[in-house]
Amino acid sequence: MSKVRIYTLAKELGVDNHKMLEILDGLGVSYKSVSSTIEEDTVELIKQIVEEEGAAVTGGGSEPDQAARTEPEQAPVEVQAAVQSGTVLSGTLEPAPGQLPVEGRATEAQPRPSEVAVQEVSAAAAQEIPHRAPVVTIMGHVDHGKTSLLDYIRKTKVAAKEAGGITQHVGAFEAKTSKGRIVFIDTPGHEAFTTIRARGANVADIAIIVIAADDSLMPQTREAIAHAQAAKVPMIIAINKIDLAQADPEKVKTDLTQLNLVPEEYGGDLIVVPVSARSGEGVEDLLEYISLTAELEDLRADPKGQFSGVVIEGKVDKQAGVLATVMVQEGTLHVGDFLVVGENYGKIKAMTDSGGARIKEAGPSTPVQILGFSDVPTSGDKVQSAKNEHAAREVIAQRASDRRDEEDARQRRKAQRSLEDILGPLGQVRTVNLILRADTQGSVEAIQGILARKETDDVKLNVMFAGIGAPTEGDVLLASTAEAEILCFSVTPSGAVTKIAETKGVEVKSYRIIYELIDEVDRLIKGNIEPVFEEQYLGRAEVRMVIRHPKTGNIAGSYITDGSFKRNAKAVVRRGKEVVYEGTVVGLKRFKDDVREVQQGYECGINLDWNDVMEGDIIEASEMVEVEQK
Ligand SMILES: Nc1nc2c(ncn2[C@@H]2O[C@H](COP(=O)(O)OP(=O)(O)OP(=O)(O)O)[C@@H](O)[C@H]2O)c(=O)[nH]1
Repeated sequence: MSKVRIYTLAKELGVDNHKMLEILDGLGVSYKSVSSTIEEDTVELIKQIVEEEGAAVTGGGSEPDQAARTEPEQAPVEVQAAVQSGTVLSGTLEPAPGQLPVEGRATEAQPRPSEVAVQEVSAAAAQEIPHRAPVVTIMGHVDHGKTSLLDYIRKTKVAAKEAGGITQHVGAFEAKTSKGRIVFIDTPGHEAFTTIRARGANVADIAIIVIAADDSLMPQTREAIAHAQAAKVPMIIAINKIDLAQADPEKVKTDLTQLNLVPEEYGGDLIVVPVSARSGEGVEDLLEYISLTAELEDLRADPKGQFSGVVIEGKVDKQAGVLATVMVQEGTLHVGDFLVVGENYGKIKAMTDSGGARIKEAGPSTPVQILGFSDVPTSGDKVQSAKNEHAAREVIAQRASDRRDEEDARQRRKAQRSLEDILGPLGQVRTVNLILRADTQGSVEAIQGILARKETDDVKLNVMFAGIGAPTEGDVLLASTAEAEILCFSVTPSGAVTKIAETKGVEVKSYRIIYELIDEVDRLIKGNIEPVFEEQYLGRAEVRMVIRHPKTGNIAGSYITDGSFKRNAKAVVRRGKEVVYEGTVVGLKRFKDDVREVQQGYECGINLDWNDVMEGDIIEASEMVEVEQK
């Protein structure tokens, strides 16, 4: 009995994939994606339904092709009987009573109410927000053929620029396929993808993971997969270099199952397409799968809506000045528009499409190169439009003020993190995200084996990625977006990676003994990470005179008799045996200068933001110090 893929059947019958899935849902047939296969019985039934619906809705106007019309023996009545008895149809078909209103189908002259509803809803949706082209990123291990694949697609699917000359690299290009436009991000590697994501933007709708058929899964393949999974972007696997004699696509598929990624032909839902970037074999299939996936994702954007976009690449051109490639995500860009990026703005002086042609406007899913920014924007920066220059400036002023507030708030939070901040709302299942790095596959597996037994009902351990070798910048970016901690065994991050981790606030911890690493995991599981602060004595000062200050109030002119005083330290004021005030050192002055700290033996002005300080008072300073926990 031969099986047929859903999308192949849809194509054959001339209906779109969504419609096909609706029919399958109506029949109660389970499937994973449009590339899942269906049994021959079901195929016959669907052909019947499509044929009848065509007749019912259009009065026979919609003509399915030959295959759909040449089944005279498959009379509707027989089909009904078969479905209702449940005896003839096998495999994945589970007729759900009530979901299958086949009665009277053969003689129906009008569409059923449910059909009308479906048609109306989709018509309304299409009217409201139109579909947009998918944006695809290609990731994979070094030398597996990302660039070659992109080059092949560019060469065969991008119309040559009329004016001639070499098209500049702008970080993205648009391919025209029989199924419509597909936009490829061609900034090499997954760095672009993760950098963009690390800045809070998601630009890719679909990730193609390229795996060389002669090399199978390699460390960066696993990384790329982890990134796509973390971004919840659908993945398509392109097994490349199938033209090579030593190519072993089956091994790649088996290796994928070890990552719990099960290719469709093994019963899973992972789309795997064998290709050769050299000969072009399979590339059409790959493009078709991209369109299918995009169709299922139902990607839409409103060209009339408020503009928003993301910077793909920015650079300085010696002649033109600052050039930025921006992906339009919503709305439409026009030459002359004011754009705001971060705390900068610019006016679009000129715009070119990815083929280098001058354009005046650009709608959703269009990468455009923009001339008009004064500073080079960073990839991943979000771009918005403003009505005019004044509005652009206002947005920037607001952003600068928000950023300062956020910085202040972060400082304050650091000082007073509560248990709930760290653990999340109590009583809920908490997930500890981890990225593991170790020197050998054996160590990785050993650690994962131990961790698998550590999960509790309240705490889930999620190893987002486990790899061999030192942690990379990509790991840090993944950790920063997913709030994960990077744990290393017998490997250490390079200086550059440590630096990025510091700026991103990502913890990278290295261990030489597995059980020390496991202890850290235990600590994370217990959530025993709230900092413990201890009050530590700083110093003592004697108030020798009270200085009246018109603005700040009374200042205690003091002499430091012991230790030191620091700005922001806690202060206790004693008068004889009595404590007369407790507060904070809000300011410290040496002569006219504000200072952070004053040592024993020096005179200084101490501002306690308290006006009743008196000569002879003793001020004691202390500070809260975070203590390391065992
Ligand atoms: N035989 C064969 N060779 C290929 C194929 N695709 C790529 N190659 C070769 O594999 C090598 C690496 O290809 P690239 O396209 O540079 O690989 P990449 O993944 O972009 O590599 P990086 O940019 O370095 O990460 C080159 O020598 C290509 O010619 C293919 O389908 N068949």
